[in-house]
Amino acid sequence: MLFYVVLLLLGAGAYYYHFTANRKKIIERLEVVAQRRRDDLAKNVEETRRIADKLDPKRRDYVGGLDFIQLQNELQKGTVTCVEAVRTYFHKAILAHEKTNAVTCFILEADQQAEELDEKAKQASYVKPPMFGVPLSLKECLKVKGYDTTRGFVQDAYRPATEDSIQIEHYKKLGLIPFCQTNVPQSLLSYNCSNPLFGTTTNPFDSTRTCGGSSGGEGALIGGRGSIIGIGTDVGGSVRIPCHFTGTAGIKPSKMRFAHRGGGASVPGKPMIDANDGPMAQDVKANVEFLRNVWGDIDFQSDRDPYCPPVHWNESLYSSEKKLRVGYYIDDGWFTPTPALQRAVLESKKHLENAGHTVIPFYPPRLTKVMQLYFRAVCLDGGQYVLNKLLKDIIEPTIRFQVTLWMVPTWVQRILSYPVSLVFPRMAVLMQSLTRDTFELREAYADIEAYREEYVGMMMKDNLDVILCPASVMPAPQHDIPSKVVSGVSYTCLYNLLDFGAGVVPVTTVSKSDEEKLINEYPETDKWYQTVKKATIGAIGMPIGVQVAAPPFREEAVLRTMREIELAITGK
Ligand SMILES: CCCCCCCC/C=C\CCCCCCCC(=O)NCC(=O)O
Repeated sequence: MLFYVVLLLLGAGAYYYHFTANRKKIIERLEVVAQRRRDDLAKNVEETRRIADKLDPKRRDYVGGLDFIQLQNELQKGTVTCVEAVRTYFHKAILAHEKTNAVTCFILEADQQAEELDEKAKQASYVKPPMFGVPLSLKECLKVKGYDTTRGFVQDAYRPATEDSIQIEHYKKLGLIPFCQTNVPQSLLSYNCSNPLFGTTTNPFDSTRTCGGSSGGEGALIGGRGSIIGIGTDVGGSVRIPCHFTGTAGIKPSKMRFAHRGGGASVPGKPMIDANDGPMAQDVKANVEFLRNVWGDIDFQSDRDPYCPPVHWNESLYSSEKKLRVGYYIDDGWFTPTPALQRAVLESKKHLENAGHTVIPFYPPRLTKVMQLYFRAVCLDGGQYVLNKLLKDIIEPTIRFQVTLWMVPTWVQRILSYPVSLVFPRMAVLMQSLTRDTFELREAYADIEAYREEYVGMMMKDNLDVILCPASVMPAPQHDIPSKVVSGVSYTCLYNLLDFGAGVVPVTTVSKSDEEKLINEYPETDKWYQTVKKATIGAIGMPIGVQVAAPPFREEAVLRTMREIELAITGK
């Protein structure tokens, strides 16, 4: 017996030695690659600065002061040139990047593309496309020919995409000029924004706090006024959470409203958790104008990807005079949001009521079950795909906690969940979420289908057009918090599980009285609540958004609601 125990220990020791020695070698090699990539970025920024500086600063200030619609109009009229627009945003993006580390690469050909468009515009026969010359920033994982899509994995540096995805091709056809790529968290499965290749992107309002993720670089850049419009991706909140954290507006459409051919994903092959790309901008107006033009011309995408139905922009749904029926909630029953987030929903409710809409309480059913289904279906292989990639890479310290959870075998998590449930029931829910076998996974898929039916059934019973709710559980926390509170995505991941269109509009900022309420009234019943409370102390002044959601193909109703809230708040 002793012999076998010794043999087992020696075997385990040898395996561990081999594993750590091998990882040490991998990490040493990757550190060289990462350093080279950062050096290249520094040169790329300098080259961009050289191009940006060719534009007269007075002209730059003028162009940089225009909002999306004004810039679009001036480019159409020819009173601003494409070169002026690109050089202005090269300059503004460098400033935002210096503050937040948002950019992973400037697309230098943007300047050339702008010159070519300006040349074309001189021909009398040339018809300008609707977004002629508008500079567009892109989340790093989107496929642009000749550029990396590393998703924060050092192992994927210097492996440029060989083609533009259909969506990028379409944006170029509509006249947009992709001018930079922006940072992401390693793996994209996190709502912070840090990786071992490009480092940490910070919040433009407070560098000790995250800009959110995974489209965090977009949030930091747009919130820091370095881009006028950008594209993110969202499988659990990655467009909406950065918008909420950085005071920007964006929407994740339901999955089928864009073509996905030639695109990428954080974890390919997770059929019941629907992801989509979505615009992010400084205001809702820009999102509307962008989608009106993209969906107005959606045949371009449908013709190239038969899985994208040719569903056009529905102007009558957006511009309808018919008053809306809105269901709202301030607490999903899984994770109570901090006071500022609840106040933002109640203020938005008032704005909508003042505009004549009917706003009634709505209670999303069984969120505890939803969280289990979401984590089971998003990590449908128990996290193995991502873990395999991570183990071949330098692991980002700010997501280490989350990675450790993936490393514990599912059966161990299940056993441990029973004692844990006695002291930390919500954690136990998560520990029972990763799938044990395909039987359980099939059951989860069936449950998601049933939940979708139940949810839309509830909305139909109350004749609801849209849902109004918090965008998250807290304002932007410190960089390491998202990995420690993965369960905090309940407000956004629900709408991926349902495949609804869902957007976030900025509404307010954290006030002193929100902080007092937080200190005196916010729950401390478990570790997650304690962490959120601690992270939110000191967040006075940080932006707060609200979320609006509606069933698939009703994104125009979402945008209408968001726009009405924006109009009531900003008056413009
Ligand atoms: C013992 C607990 C086991 C559960 C471990 C869970 C580990 C975390 C897994 C997933 C986290 C999901 C967070 C989602 C954040 C937003 C991600 C997103 O939208 N990404 C965009 C994209 O993938 O394109």
